[in-house]
Amino acid sequence: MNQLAISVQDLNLYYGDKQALRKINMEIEEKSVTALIGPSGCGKSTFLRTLNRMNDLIPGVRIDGEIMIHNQNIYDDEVDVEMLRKQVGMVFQAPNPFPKSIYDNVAYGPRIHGIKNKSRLDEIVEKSLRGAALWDEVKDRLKDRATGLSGGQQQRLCIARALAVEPEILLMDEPTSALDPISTLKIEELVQELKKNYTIVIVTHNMQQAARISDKTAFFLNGDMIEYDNTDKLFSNPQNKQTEDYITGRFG
Ligand SMILES: Nc1ncnc2c1ncn2[C@@H]1O[C@H](COP(=O)(O)OP(=O)(O)OP(=O)(O)O)[C@@H](O)[C@H]1O
Repeated sequence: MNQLAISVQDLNLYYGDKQALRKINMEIEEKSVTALIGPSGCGKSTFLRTLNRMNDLIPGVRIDGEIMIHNQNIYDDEVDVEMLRKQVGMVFQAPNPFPKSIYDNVAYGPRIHGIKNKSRLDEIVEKSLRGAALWDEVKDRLKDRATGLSGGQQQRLCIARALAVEPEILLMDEPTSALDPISTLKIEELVQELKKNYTIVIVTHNMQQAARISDKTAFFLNGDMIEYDNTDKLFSNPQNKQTEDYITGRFG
C-alpha cells in the first residue's frame, strides 16, 4: 500500500442547521485517483471543498472532525490556509481562466508566491503547460489571451495553472462536464498521466468516467458516504444495496 495522502476522520459539515456531511471517514493513498460519485445534492462537492478548506469562504459553515495531511489536521488554528491551498490545488467545473495571456495565467500563482525571475517563470510556465499536455498547442502563442482557447484547452490551462505552484494533491470538481467528448478524453488521459506525480480526487456525475479513470470510488448519498472501495469492486460487486441501485441506474 502506498503512503496515505489524506486521512479523514469523523468529518461532519453543517450549512447553518442543515447537516450536509455526516461522519465521513476516508483514507486516500498518495498518487492515486479517487472518484466521488452520487446523485445531485449528496455532498460530493461539499466534501471535495473540505479538503482544501474552500468551505471556509461560505458563511454559516461549521465543520468538526479531522482531515490529516502530512500528520497535520488542516482544520487546526495554526494552519496557513494559503499554503494549504498551494499544497492542495483545485480545478473547477467550468474552465475559468483569468482574462490575461496564457503565460500570465500560469505564472499567476508562482508570482503571488514571490517568484519574479523571468527565466525561472519561463521554466515553470513551460513545465506546467507540458504537465497539462498543452505546451505543443500553445508554445507559439503564449502572449495570446487565454479566453481565445477552446473549452478543452482552457480546462487544461486551468490544470497547468494549478500545477504551477507545485501542489501534491489536485481536487477536480466535474472538470469535464462542460466539455465535448474529445476534450473529455484528453482530460481523462491527462488524469492518468498526472497520477504518477499527484494525488487526485475528482467529483464526477459520469459513472463510466469514474470507472475508467479512478483507482477508488466513494459513493455518497444524502450526506453519508455509503460505500468506498476499489473502483473495480464497487462497480462489479457493490456491498451496499443503495450503491447497487445507483450504479445500475435505478435512481439518481
Ligand atoms: N453554500 C451552501 N449553502 C447552503 N447549503 C448548501 C450550500 N452548498 C451546498 N449546499 C447543500 O448541501 C448539500 C450538498 O450539496 P453539494 O453541492 O455538496 O452536493 P453535490 O453532490 O456536489 O451536488 P451536485 O452534483 O448537484 O453538484 C445540498 O443539499 C445543497 O443544497
